[in-house]
Amino acid sequence: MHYKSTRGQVAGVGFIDAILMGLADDGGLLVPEHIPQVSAETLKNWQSLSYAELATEVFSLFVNDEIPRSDLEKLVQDSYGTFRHPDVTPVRKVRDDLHIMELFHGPTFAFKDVALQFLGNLYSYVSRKTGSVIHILGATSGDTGASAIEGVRGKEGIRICILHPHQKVSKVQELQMTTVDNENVLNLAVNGTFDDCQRIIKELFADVDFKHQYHLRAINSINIARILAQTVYYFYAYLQLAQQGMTGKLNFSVPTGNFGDIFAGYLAQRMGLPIHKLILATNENNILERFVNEGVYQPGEFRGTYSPSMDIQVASNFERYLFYLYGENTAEVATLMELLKAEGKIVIPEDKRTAVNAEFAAHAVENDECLAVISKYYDEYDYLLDPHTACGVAASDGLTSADEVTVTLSTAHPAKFNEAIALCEIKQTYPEQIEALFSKPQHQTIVDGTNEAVRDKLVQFF
Ligand SMILES: N[C@@H](CCOP(=O)(O)O)C(=O)O
Repeated sequence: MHYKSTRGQVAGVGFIDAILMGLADDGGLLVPEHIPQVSAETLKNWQSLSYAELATEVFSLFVNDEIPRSDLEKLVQDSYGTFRHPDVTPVRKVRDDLHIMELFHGPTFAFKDVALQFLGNLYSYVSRKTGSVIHILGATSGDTGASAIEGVRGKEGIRICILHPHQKVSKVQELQMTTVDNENVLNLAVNGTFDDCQRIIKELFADVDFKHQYHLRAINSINIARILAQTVYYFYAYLQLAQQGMTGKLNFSVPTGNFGDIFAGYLAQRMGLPIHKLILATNENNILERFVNEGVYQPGEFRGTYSPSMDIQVASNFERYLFYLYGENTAEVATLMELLKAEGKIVIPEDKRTAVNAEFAAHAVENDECLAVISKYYDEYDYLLDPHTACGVAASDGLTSADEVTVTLSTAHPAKFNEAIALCEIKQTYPEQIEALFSKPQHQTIVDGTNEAVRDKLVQFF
């Protein structure tokens, strides 16, 4: 399998080089040169596989022979052996029409671990095999950072710098990142929003000389490895339900800010997974919901919400979706991205809106609704939702029709977001790993939200 850029100036890139490249060198995002197809028969054969076995099958469609099968199996075993649940991403039935896929059983209690445990091990493997220098640069609104750091802390040959918006992540998210004391980790707390952090790293990656000189590698969902790893749990959820005899229309409801998690579902669907509807849930930072419901992609005002990981205005992976929406026409994608830069918005024509609405439904959840859903599910179903999952459940409740079943992705453990849980007057007990964070010293450097300020710190660190 080879990879090419959504903007058309990069093509024929192998799997390992695609991982190392992260952001495509023409500023676009890498996508597979063709989407591998999974037949109904293959799906049937996959039904009895464990999570790790399934992940190996899915990855092997994208890796080809660049990584020998036995090495791939070991990478996968090592990555998912760190999860606290034997099913890795168990699916729990809450009601006949609602299942919750718990993606938070990894080391940092968020769905990011599913891809970043694997990517951390993959980077180590590539560094050992090819001698490539791995200097990771990432931006986080809270979850990616902790998970990426956990995936590579203390690993030889790897250094990692993560930017997070100062005081705009939850207390536990901040502690998970900043209490790590390995010398290969640097936390920069940026005065600004997540969008500033993401803009800065994208500018630095787009400066190809700087990127090559300092061997910058990506862990955000601009890296295609993130998307590929996240497709696996869509297959796994479907297969678990199919094994229980479910045959009807199956939706997935996905709380999303950067469009990475839901894009992984979209890719799984294009590979042949019978997904009826992808339900997109945002918080009050609703650029993606407005795109689906109004056909206009235009960043709005930043809103602080109870689900800070989704406090995002500019969704990184949106460009990958545009690529498919415009029939893989790279020239049109490049023009649209230029338009976004020049005019601050993209408006899609009627026929494209129809196509979007055939694939996605969307709901934006306001702060009060988020808290109300947490309280309702705690009282009525004895299930404590984190505020991001609550957005997914709110969207699923509003957009699941009578003859459908929806799997809502639970992206994080509620202990990471006690600020919201406490407002619902619910007292939760922290898992011991989280409780332990409160007594550890923190290490972080506060910087201005400018490219230059961050560049200076990187030059000293890498
Ligand atoms: N919600 C994310 C933001 C970064 O998204 P990514 O999927 O591109 O890593 C976070 O928690 O950091």
